[in-house]
Amino acid sequence: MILDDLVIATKKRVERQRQLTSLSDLKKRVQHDVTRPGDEFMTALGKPGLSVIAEIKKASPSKGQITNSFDYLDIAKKYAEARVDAISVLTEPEYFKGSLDYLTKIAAQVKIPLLRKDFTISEYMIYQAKAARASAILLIVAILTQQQLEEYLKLADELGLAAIVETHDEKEVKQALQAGAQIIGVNNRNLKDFSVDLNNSLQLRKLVPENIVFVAESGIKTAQDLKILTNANVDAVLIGETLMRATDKKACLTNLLGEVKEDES
Ligand SMILES: O=P(O)(O)OC[C@@H](O)[C@@H](O)c1c[nH]c2ccccc12
Repeated sequence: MILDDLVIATKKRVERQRQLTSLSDLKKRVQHDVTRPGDEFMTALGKPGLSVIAEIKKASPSKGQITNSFDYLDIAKKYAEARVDAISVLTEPEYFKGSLDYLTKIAAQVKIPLLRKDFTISEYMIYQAKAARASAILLIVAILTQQQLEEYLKLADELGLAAIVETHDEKEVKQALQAGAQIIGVNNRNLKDFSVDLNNSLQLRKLVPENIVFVAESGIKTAQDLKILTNANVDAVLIGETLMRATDKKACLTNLLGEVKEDES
């Protein structure tokens, strides 16, 4: 399965990076940083009404290269102008053509909370996220042991970072709740065959208590999709490909949110 390949590639990448910057160097770099950007991320997602996390993603294993015009800083600025609530930045280099450097550069220019979208498999990557000025990290239940999940949630909190705990089925949602996740994401994309089903979010929404932020991820394409998710009481949506392909990102967001905003006002 693709997730196995991603984990292998990520382990190799982290090993290479450790040779350049040791964990203790990385820790030193963030030790005086007492900011808690995760709090803003939480607030942005949990506010009344539907929140939008817009993603910056050049390529993906399911679609290959998504866009030729990949000016990530310009895209981040466009998202900010369109007043999205948070931005997700892919930092996985091999399959998603991302970079941690993109995140650092975006953080220097855009004041919106940023999610480091990657396959977090070690503490090292969480310190990296903090050093790169992310507000939140992603923890994918399918690639972590329960113990890792708990440890990484604790470390993220110690560093003032929020964490989206990503799930795909009932069992994983229960594991996420058990570990104490404050934000649970449901991926509508099945990473075994890349099929997408919005119903996955709708079904699993029922298992997550109201006081936990619920994020529907992947495959969101139309205003109708957003309306259905809003009606199901989803707190936030994560939209990648649809926005990456749109030449006018602001217009695309306005269209997508059209019906939702009308209902809220
Ligand atoms: O491009 P989409 O279908 O709108 O999906 C965005 C996001 O949900 C997807 O990129 C994603 C969900 N979970 C992930 C984990 C790793 C990398 C990427 C992802």
